[in-house]
Amino acid sequence: MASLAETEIITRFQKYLQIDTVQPNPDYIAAADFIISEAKSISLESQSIEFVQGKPIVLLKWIGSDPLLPAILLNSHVDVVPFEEDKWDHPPLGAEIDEDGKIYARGTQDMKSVGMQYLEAIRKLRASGFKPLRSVYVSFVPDEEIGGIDGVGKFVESDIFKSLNISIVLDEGLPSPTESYRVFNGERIPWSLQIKAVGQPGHGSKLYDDSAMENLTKSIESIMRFRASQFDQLKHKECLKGEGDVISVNMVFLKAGTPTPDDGFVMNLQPSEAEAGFDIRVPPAADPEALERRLVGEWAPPARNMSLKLWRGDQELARKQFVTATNDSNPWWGLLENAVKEAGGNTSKPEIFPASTDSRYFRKAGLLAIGFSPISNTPSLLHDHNEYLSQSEYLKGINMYVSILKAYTSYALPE
Ligand SMILES: CSCC[C@H](NC=O)C(=O)O
Ligand SMILES: [Zn+2]
Ligand SMILES: [Zn+2]
Repeated sequence: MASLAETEIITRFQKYLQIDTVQPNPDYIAAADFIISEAKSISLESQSIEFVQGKPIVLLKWIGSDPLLPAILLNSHVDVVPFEEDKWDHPPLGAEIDEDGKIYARGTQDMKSVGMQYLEAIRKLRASGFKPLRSVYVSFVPDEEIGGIDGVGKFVESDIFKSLNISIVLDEGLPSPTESYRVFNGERIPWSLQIKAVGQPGHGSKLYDDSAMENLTKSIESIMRFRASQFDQLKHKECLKGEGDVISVNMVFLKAGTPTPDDGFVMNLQPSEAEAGFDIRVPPAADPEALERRLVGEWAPPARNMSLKLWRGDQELARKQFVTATNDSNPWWGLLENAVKEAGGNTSKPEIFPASTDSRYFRKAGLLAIGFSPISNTPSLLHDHNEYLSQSEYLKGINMYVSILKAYTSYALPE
């Protein structure tokens, strides 16, 4: 039987999940109102900062007894990705709980859980009379799922942010299917590539060189060979590489052909244009310039009548990647591992996050950032159907943050 306090904790989580913060039209105002009222209920000071109108960053403050010591930032994004409602067994904004105690909703893993767990941990610590030495800031940010440019991208550049004197940031990680929590000290940078081939149109029966379809197909074959080589390294675990240590390339759209009014295609006409799109993720250890040369030389060579469009978001991050140290030079790493242990959990070896998070902006700004979502024994369902988190895992995660916050806010030595 859940205690009354536990029921209330779960109800608060459900309320946050039920707020429609789905991209591309997240209700950031409703979410900010909710977060600010939660903050009030635990006597935390709050501030809503709009670098871009309608996209507030909600910043909560728990000031420590030695405010001169560098502070701790607990970051989470408020937006969630869209869903195909008819493919779900429970309404994606319903936060329904099944007979096994699993809470179903978009954001249960990515990452409304983490945002609320930070607050619940602070609520518990305050109720127990705990006083932090270092200050703790909690940020609820917009637009992570669409690149973070109007969110953390602007936040880290601001004077407000610089005045906070933050030394360590905790941000999202990934669920672990095993008992050990996953921890991340870097991430891959997203590249979006579109390639286009042009060629002479012609009769569907004719064999000729240099058609748009032939030119595009040659590129796709080359890209797929590269993909296979990266995937092989991952499968054979050479040098114990994890999924974030190789370059991923996945074709995400194909566009070609001459349409007919009934949604079909003209079958006896070879088209004059053909396009394909790829999601590429580049790990910190990869050489971006070598990959650029490959794009132009092999994947979209002008000599084969190909052109390309490449989107990489932040230009500096596209060229240089930042990784957080996990050795003794970073005291926060060991403190986190120990705090998790003290709360009855354990962490696995540091990994490179295979997708992208706001941590890349914090790392670029020179801060240490650790990716950690306290979710173990759970399949990773980020961006998937039927995303869920069990009540017990959620409650356990709060205790992890209680332990981490105790250790972090009491750490007295200057870094
Ligand atoms: C273009 S940045 C996209 C950020 C997104 N983040 C998490 O899923 C991702 O696709 O990794
Ligand atoms: Zn996320
Ligand atoms: Zn996501």
